[in-house]
Amino acid sequence: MDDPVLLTGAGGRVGQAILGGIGSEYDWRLLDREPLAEEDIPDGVSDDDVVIGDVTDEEAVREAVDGVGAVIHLAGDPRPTAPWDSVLRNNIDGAHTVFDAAADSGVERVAFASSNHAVGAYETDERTPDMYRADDEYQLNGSELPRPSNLYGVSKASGEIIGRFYHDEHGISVACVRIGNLTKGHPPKEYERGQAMWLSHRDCAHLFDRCLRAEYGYEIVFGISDNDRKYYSIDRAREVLGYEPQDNSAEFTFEGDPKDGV
Ligand SMILES: NC(=O)C1=CN([C@@H]2O[C@H](COP(=O)(O)OP(=O)(O)OC[C@H]3O[C@@H](n4cnc5c(N)ncnc54)[C@H](O)[C@@H]3O)[C@@H](O)[C@H]2O)C=CC1
Ligand SMILES: O=C1O[C@H](COP(=O)(O)O)[C@@H](O)[C@H](O)[C@H]1O
Repeated sequence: MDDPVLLTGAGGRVGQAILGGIGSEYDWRLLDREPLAEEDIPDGVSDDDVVIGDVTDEEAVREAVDGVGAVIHLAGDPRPTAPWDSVLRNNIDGAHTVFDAAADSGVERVAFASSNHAVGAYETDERTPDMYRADDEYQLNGSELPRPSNLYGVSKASGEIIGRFYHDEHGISVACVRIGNLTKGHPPKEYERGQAMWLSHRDCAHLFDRCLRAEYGYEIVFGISDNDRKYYSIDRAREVLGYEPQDNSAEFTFEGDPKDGV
């Protein structure tokens, strides 16, 4: 990818995990509605390439996508408890605004931060907590219909569908990454569900790097590390994107400490 890459939501947790891993490998344009701290901006990114703006502001987004070859769209309300007015504006309208501007500006590819909560309601009372455990084989692979666990999940499934439309209608390559649970340094502590869907910082950066480099049309993949117990398959991400995760929550205790000798 020789052209600049627009990263929305650059100041957040996922944005910083990506920039922490591959910040020196691309010409970035960074967008966030909050000012970015100096230490959150990779060396070499000029002030002109740091846009303080809202993803629902059509004019700001059109300016931000102008001249970029790819977009990683993260900005939005990440709270599983977020109310409808917030996810409607920040997540659904925001995704539409970004995809629409990308199409008009000839952007080749968009990687979209979807979520485990787009399919969270597969975790039924009958299946849980067994499905979080090593001796259970239940797995989702990304081809299943959305089954959101909350309104936030509805907004993420909507983003995936908006991406589908912009792929079919405008030919943009779209990768929807259903991110699991990103935590730095160790899996979520004392949380079985979170440990099965842990995404380490380095695997997160590598996965989005693959979204910027691989050839694909429209994809939905799961963004988790290579955890021993996973109820999300990462086969599709491996096959299509060349994702090769290095981390595994089984190398940590339930309390989140590295196991001896690992
Ligand atoms: N952190 C995680 O484990 C997961 C995150 N995700 C998704 O990844 C994306 C990023 O999440 P995080 O980094 O964890 O959240 P975060 O809250 O740490 O970062 C989000 C960033 O987006 C910005 N933002 C929010 N609304 C905006 C708007 N309307 N216009 C411009 N900027 C806006 C915020 O200022 C913030 O810097 C979200 O879309 C979230 O739904 C999905 C699954 C798991
Ligand atoms: O989509 C998201 O999912 C993760 C994991 O969900 P949780 O309900 O197990 O905490 C969440 O931490 C993150 O904030 C959210 O954006």
